Amino acid sequence: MLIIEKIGRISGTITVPGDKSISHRAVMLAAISKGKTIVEGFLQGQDCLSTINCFRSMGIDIKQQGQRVEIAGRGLTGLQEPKEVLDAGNSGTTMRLLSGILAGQNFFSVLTGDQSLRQRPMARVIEPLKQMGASISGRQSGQLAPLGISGGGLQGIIWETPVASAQIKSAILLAGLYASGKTTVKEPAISRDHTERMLAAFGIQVEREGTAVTVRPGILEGRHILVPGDISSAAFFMVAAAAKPGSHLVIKDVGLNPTRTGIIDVLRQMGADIEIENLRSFGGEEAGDIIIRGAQLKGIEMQSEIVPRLVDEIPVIAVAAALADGVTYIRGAGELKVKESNRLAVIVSELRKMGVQINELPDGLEINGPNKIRGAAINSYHDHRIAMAMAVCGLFGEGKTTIADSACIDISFPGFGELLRQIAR
Ligand SMILES: O=C(O)C1=C[C@@H](OP(=O)(O)O)[C@@H](O)[C@H](O)C1
Ligand SMILES: C=C(OP(=O)(O)O)C(=O)O
Repeated sequence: MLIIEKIGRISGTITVPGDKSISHRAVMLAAISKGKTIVEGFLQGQDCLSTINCFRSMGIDIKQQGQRVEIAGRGLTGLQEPKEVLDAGNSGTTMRLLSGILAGQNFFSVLTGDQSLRQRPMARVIEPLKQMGASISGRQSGQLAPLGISGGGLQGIIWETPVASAQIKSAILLAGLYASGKTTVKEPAISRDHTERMLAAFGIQVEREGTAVTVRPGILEGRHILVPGDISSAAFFMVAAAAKPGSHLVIKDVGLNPTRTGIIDVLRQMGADIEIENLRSFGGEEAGDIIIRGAQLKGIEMQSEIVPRLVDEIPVIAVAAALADGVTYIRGAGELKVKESNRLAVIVSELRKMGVQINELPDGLEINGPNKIRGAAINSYHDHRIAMAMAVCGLFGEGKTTIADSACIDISFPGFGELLRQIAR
């Protein structure tokens, strides 16, 4: 259990663990490329460890020593039929992206996950992969895991997805590596583009036209990958520092890919004092240092178009809104209902326990601030983002806040509690 008490301010210079999305992709692409890949800055979170375990079960030699991972790629067709069920644990990214790769394999595999992941929608990736020629079945007519996949013999498609989702897009593009002809995915707005960037870095031809991306089959070559810090992890400390007057926090080497930086735009719109320094390229991705000084934030109307650029940060943005002066509206966030928990419902129930005036909207939240926060006994619902967002709220509360089942934080951010203690004054 994590116990949080009210603090005076946030101060210090830190780094956060490696980007989760990039770490997953590094292992996946390395496994199906020719030759050795070395990854540095790899996120040792449970989700990314699930990805490593799945590839080990398919015969890939992966040596992991802390943040350094060495993968002996076996080429596009080098994966072996797994003897056991592949377990994606709590990780939607592992299950959906891996489905795309498995759709291209001439063998049978079964993919499962924990109780939360077995409730998350899979038809969104299964449908296009079936249309490409894979045989896939799952519970409830192919909507839920466990999934049974017999792949091979794929043809390229043009797929228009109604949801801006990097997981859907990536699953189809990865299957496209095994398909005849070209494969195009068009989304309503651009979701995080790490797959496209990394495919290009591994030597694959990737074309972008507006919100459409096209890949053609090709050969991937192993390489060296440096993973920047995860902006989604940095976001918890950004909000804590931005909302606490007197704070001064420097977060170094954070990934600043423009498809991920919505949190910076929203906090600035709320009146936060945020500067970026040392902006540079980090192996095909932008990175830099984020400097945050505390201020009184103000409520805003967050436009739905920005949601794909900050989808995992909405729980902690709700905390910023609870502390801000005035009303905040968050819209276009219906996807939060199908994450590790129903994040809209859970944010409302847990923030209310801490005295926050908050209502659930059909696809978002309405938060009235500023609120006098009180410590409370919080349930994380085994959702790492909820656990960490509520811990940040606890820093502003009178009395003690306890986060039950806080071990789930290790899913994306091992060491969160320790780092928080280091910068809390
Ligand atoms: O592709 C990825 O690495 C991710 C995509 C997002 O999910 P969706 O694609 O479902 O929006 C995000 O919520 C998740 O944490 C990571
Ligand atoms: C939604 C998330 O991850 P995933 O979909 O990979 O489980 C997350 O990390 O907030």
